[in-house]
Amino acid sequence: MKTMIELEEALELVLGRIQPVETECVLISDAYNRVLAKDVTSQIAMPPFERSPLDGYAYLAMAGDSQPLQLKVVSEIPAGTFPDRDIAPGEAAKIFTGAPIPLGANCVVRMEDTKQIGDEVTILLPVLPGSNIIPKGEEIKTGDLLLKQGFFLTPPAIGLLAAVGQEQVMVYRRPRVGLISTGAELIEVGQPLRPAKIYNSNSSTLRGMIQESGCEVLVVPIVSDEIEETIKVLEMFADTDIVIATGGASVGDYDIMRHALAQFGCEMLFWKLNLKPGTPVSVGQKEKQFFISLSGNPAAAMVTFELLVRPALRKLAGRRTVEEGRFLVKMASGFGKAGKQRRFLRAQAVFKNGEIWADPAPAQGSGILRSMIGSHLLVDVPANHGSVEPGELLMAGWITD
Ligand SMILES: Nc1nc2c(c(=O)[nH]1)N[C@H]1C(S)=C(S)[C@@H](COP(=O)(O)OP(=O)(O)OC[C@H]3O[C@@H](n4cnc5c(N)ncnc54)[C@H](O)[C@@H]3O)O[C@H]1N2
Ligand code: MOO
Repeated sequence: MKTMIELEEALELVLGRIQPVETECVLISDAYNRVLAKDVTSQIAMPPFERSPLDGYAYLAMAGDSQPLQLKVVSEIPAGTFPDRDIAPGEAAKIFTGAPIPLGANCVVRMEDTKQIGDEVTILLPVLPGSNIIPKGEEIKTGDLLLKQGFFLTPPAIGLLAAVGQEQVMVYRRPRVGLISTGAELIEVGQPLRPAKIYNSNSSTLRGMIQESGCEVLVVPIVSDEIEETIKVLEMFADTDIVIATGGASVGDYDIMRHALAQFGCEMLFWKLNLKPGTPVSVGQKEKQFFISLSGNPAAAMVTFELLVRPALRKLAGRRTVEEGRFLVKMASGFGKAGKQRRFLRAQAVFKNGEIWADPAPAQGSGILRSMIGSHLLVDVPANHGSVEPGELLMAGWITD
C-alpha cells in the first residue's frame, strides 16, 4: 500500500475512481442543493412578450413629436392582461409595470411625465421611439442553454427553472454517506461523563459537513477499537456510497481502522497523507463503495474532510466543479512552528485595504475544534518552509462550499 503520499496524488487516485451516482427526476420544489444531471434548455422566451418596465402610457412616438404632446387614452392595460385593442397614431394606452405593450405602440412614457384629464393625456416629456420597452426574450431566448449538467442547484438556479416553467428536473440522487466514530474513550452526548471518557463531537461536526455537501448521512453509534465489531458496523453500511470514519487511524495498538477495512475486503489505496494536521488518512475501495478513515482528532478530521472528503463527495454527487480554486492571501500574523511537513493553517479571513489577509487561529493543535470556529481559510504552508512571517504571501482555499 502506498504511504505518506502528497494530497494532490491522493486526490488524483480517489477522484479518478469515483463515478457519480445514478440520476432521478424531482420536482423543482425538491431540487434545492441537488446537482443537475442533464443540461437544461429553455422551452420559452423570458419575458414571453414585449413588456413595460414602468407605470405610464404606451403610444406611437415619432421623430419630431410636438412637446407637450396631446393623446387620447383609449385603453388600460394592467399587468397580466392582454391588450384588447391596437393603438393608432394620436392614441395612448394607460399601462402598468409588467404589462404587454399593445400593437401599434413603440414606447412607454413615465406616469410622472404626463398629466391625464378625462380621456386626454398630455405627455409633458415625449420620449424617443423604442424607449422603455423590454423586448421579448430580453433575458432568455427559446432554446437557450440555461444550466449545465453538474451544476449545484442554488436558489437563483431553481428560480430560473421556475421562470421558464420547468416543473421537474433530472438530478443526481443524493449520495448516501455512512459515518462512524471509533474509540473506546467516546460516549454519546446525553450520557453522563465518566472517568477517562470524552464526548463524541466528530459525528456532530461531520454530519453537518456531509449534509452541507448535499448528501444523506447515516450515523451509527460509537464503535470501539475492535476489528470484528468494526467489520460488523461496516456491513451495516451496505446501502451507502461512501463511509467516513474517524479515529483509530494512526500507529497505536488500538488504531485498527485500516486493518478492519482491509479485512472487510477493501483494496487499500493509501495510508497517510504528507501533511498536517490529519496525517493518518487511509482510503479503501470495495467494488463501487469507498471508505475514508480520518484522524480522530476533531480539527484534523475537519481539515482532511475539507481537503479530500469534500471533493470526493462532490465527484460522487455529480458536481462539475469538485475542487475549489486557491488564491494568494497575506498573513496578518505569523506562525512559528511550521515544521518539516506541509501544514494547513486554519485562519480567519480579514479584509484590509481591499485585500484578503489570513489571521491564523492562535491554537493550531490537531485536537482543538474551537480553532475551526470563525476560520474561513486553510492556508497552505509548504514543507520545510520555516516560520511564517506577518505580511508573507501564501496560497489558501475557502473552508466551506
Ligand atoms: N506514536 C505515534 N502516535 C501518534 C502518531 C504517530 O505518528 N505516532 N500520530 C499522531 C497524529 S498526527 C494523529 S492525527 C493522531 C491520530 O490518531 P487516530 O486517528 O488514531 O485517532 P484516535 O487516537 O482515535 O484519536 C485522536 C484524538 O482524538 C480524540 N477523538 C477521537 N475520536 C473523537 C470523536 N469522535 N470526538 C471527539 N474526539 C475524538 C481522541 O480521544 C484522541 O484524543 O495520532 C497521533 N499519535
Ligand atoms: O496529523 Mo495529526 O497532526 O495530529 O492531526
